Amino acid sequence: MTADPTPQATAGSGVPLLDAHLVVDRGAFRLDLPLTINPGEVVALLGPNGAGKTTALRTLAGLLPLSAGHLALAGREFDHPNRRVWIPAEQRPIGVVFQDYLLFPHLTALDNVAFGPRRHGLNRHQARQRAGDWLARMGLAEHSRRKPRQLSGGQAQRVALARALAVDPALLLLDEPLAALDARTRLDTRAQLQHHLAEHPGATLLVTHDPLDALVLADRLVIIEHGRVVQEGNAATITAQPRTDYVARLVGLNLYRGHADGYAVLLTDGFRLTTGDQHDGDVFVAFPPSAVALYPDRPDGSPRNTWPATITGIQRHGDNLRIQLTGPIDVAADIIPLAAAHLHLTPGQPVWAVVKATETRTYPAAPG
Ligand SMILES: Nc1ncnc2c1ncn2[C@@H]1O[C@H](COP(=O)(O)OP(=O)(O)OP(=O)(O)O)[C@@H](O)[C@H]1O
Repeated sequence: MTADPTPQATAGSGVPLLDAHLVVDRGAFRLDLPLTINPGEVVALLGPNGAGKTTALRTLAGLLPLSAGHLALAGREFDHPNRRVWIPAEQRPIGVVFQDYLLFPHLTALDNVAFGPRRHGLNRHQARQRAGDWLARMGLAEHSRRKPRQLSGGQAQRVALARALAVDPALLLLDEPLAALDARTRLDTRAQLQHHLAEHPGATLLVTHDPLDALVLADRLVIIEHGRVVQEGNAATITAQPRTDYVARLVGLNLYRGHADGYAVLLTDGFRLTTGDQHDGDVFVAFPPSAVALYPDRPDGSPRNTWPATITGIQRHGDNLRIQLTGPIDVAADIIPLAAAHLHLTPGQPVWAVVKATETRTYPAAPG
């Protein structure tokens, strides 16, 4: 079989199972991503289109060589251009689950799962036994003789996960594993995936566009933009203190950068916000769309953070409406449909926006 995912040198010693610095040049684009993952840890890799997620995944899987840097798993080097080390995909202790499953259409679910263990040296009987065990763990025992086209999307995705896990991979790669599923199946499959990932002793890297998948499934989030890490941490830290516009949108916050002098923050575009806590120096100010109230006329008493704005867009957002506004600052506001109807909100309409200082969050711009 493959390398033991948790060898003595790695398990419990705080030594990462995956130890990599992925440097890849593709034309004008450069990926430069330090990445370590501990045994049993699930890391989500997030980023906008073109950030380099697929490139990272392909280098780890052995489908694309590094230009520089290194990639070691369980203490063994798999790619190290300076040392002329390159181990091809089929010899890496890695399991991959793709968004569209990529099951062999002509093989049964059982033989799809048995394929990996067979390739890693088990005989036909042992490989099928192992595959049967994995399908049973996934709750698919009675579907083992079916071909992929006879399975639902959620079932096929579980077969793909069983196939990836059946080789005891030191590294499990999940590429948008829930993206092809409908909303209901996605919910169930996400819960099952969470359960199986918790039991996986190896390292897991989840590549996703979906912040919910990342927040539910991952222990740690690594966010890349233009091939570089812009933010890294657990869900609580990242949702509380986003550091780029992309991350702020991901976690659903309005985010601004400026210079704080006590409770006043002068934003980079010249607008002044009053905040709930005191700071000095360069800061981020964040507040949720639900903290923004809209009025047809300038409100009485004029709370401090009040400004005229124009509606540029209206979308459904859960049970609410998300209103995009432009003005001295661009902002998103969430309001209930009844309020929207009462205000007769339409794109192009001028309104007054209000944010209470106590609903804002301020934190230093220099990473602490
Ligand atoms: N074969 C290639 N040759 C040259 N450049 C490439 C090639 N494939 C991808 N790129 C470039 O590499 C960059 C990263 O692409 P990549 O597919 O890794 O991003 P991604 O984060 O996976 O994006 P998406 O979310 O859209 O899948 C992009 O700028 C892309 O144009």
